[in-house]
Amino acid sequence: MSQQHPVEPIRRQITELDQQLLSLLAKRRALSLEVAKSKRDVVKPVRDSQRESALLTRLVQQGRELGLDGQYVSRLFHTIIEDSVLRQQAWFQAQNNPDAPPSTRVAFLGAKGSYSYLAAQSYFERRDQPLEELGQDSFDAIFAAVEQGQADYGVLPVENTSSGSINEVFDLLQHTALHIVGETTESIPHCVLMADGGDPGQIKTVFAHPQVHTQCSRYLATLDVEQAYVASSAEAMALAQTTPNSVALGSERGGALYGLNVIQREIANQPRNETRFLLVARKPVEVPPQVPAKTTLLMATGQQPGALVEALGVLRDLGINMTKLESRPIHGNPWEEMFYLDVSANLRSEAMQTALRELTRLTRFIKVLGCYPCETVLPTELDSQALADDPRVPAQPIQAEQPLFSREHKAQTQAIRLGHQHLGDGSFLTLAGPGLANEPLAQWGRRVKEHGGAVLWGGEQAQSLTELRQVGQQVGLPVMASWSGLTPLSQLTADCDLVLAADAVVHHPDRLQQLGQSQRPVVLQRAAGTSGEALLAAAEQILSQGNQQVILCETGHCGSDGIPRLDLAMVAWLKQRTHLPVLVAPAMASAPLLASLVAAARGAEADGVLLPLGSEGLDSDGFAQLMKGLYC
Ligand SMILES: C=C(O[C@@H]1C=C(C(=O)O)C=C[C@H]1O)C(=O)O
Repeated sequence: MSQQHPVEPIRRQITELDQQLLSLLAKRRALSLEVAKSKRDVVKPVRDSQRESALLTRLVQQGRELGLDGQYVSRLFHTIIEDSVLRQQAWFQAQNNPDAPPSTRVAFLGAKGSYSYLAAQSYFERRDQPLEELGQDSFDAIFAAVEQGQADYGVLPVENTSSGSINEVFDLLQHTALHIVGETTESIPHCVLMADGGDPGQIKTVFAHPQVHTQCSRYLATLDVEQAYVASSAEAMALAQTTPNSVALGSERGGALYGLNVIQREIANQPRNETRFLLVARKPVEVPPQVPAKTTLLMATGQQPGALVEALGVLRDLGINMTKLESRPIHGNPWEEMFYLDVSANLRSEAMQTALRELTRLTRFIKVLGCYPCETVLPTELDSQALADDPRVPAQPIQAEQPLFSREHKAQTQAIRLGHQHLGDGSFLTLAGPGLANEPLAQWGRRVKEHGGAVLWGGEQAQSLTELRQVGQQVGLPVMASWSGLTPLSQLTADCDLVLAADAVVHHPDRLQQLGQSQRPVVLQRAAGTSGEALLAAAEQILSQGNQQVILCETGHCGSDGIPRLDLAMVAWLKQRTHLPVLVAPAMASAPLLASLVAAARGAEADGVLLPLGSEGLDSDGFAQLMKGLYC
């Protein structure tokens, strides 16, 4: 009997684990659809970046504890989350368009295995719709098949990250009565594919679609072989299967359908080679408010100078973001141009309706080609600190000629990202909340957000940290909790975006070291009794451990006469000495006096203010007024 190779039992274990991973992924996918259903009555986008960011941060940390590196974990989960978001969007879209074509006859370029075929597969797989494949031999034929009712959808490539726009498709869109109903962006990993038994040293012909040739031009320039242009990647693969000493350029997935093997990978000029495809149909679709929408417009402006700028100014004034602008000649009118615009807006939105009214006034021709769900899911960014190497390995303290906090070390004020805003970039931010006071967090969270605050501030008690995170996610604000050193720091950083280190921490080297090794921005408070030099020395300890996100906070106090004191000279001195952003936390005072103190802090070039709210701070009217004075 032949002996079992020692690799076999190990491989069996791997196979079993892979099986478990797959069933867990399927379970996760089903749950994500349940989440979508629970969002049905909430008119908020499906995508929740705060939740994703908290999730990824935690996974990266937990992964590290298991020996997995941060980049690996975040890449893996981006793929999982992308699938989850796109499936949720597809579910909403189907709910909103119950009379979409029941069958899915799809016209695309080429045959099975072409990139358009693979794009159609991913698009309809997300919708659990089986495909009836209608491969066509030209873009014209795709339009005709859908217009004449032989197909329900057409799949059309419109732009590629290496070769740019596909003009022929834009020109056909000018004359069609079809509507754009969807988009999908697919990664196009070009490979060299060869039939079984072929000799890579004997290649005489390379078959490829002209677009693929363009996208791989640098690699092709290194080969001394005949380059044959064919109508689609599928045709290239079919030819490579039957022509001796030939190869095709195409995807590994497509090649597998033709029994071709990969002999070279990653041959595209651009490492991120992606193509955006549009889906066209006879009837337009509605995009529900939970799904991010794109609208594509076709327009011709007048010939007078500035006509296009004037038209685009309409979008700017209405805060509508344009993601693409393409111009194409108008056939029959030499030197006149038709413009294609993609904007991130739902056609039904008030802003878009106003824009259309304005644009009809300013253009010679305007047509909505379609409004459809945006299916680009950019990865949620974790800051580099969160992805940095294993924080458990004690870092070598960083040494520099000048103190790390000093302006000699770094002239520009350090900008620190807090959600969508930056502290230290010249703006004046408000961090506010009930802090340690026992107050209804959700209500205060909404008020802080509504009045333009940058961060919600809550307590340290373990039971409220989860609530603080949840409220932050609901209202869309980063959250900060006070830390005196009693709660383990990791417990706090698992839920909070920032740590507010109480003045006492300044005098505890071990706590400063922990803050230095954490990857969260730290607000370091100075109260009376701690000198400015001691505060800077404490900041230096945090910085030298690797955490460059240190914010100083000058804290006021109430004098024995009941009058609040605030050391603005200290603020000015700190601003001169250090590039670290400086906050001011005035002691509690009546609302009008507090407003004057905040104005004075701003005058002293502080970067922001920390305000207590609720029973130990401002009431909601006082806060509203103060914020109005600051930002309106
Ligand atoms: C599943 C959700 O929807 C989206 C998908 C997420 C995921 O797959 O983990 C996370 C946040 C949302 O962007 C959710 O809101 O929890």
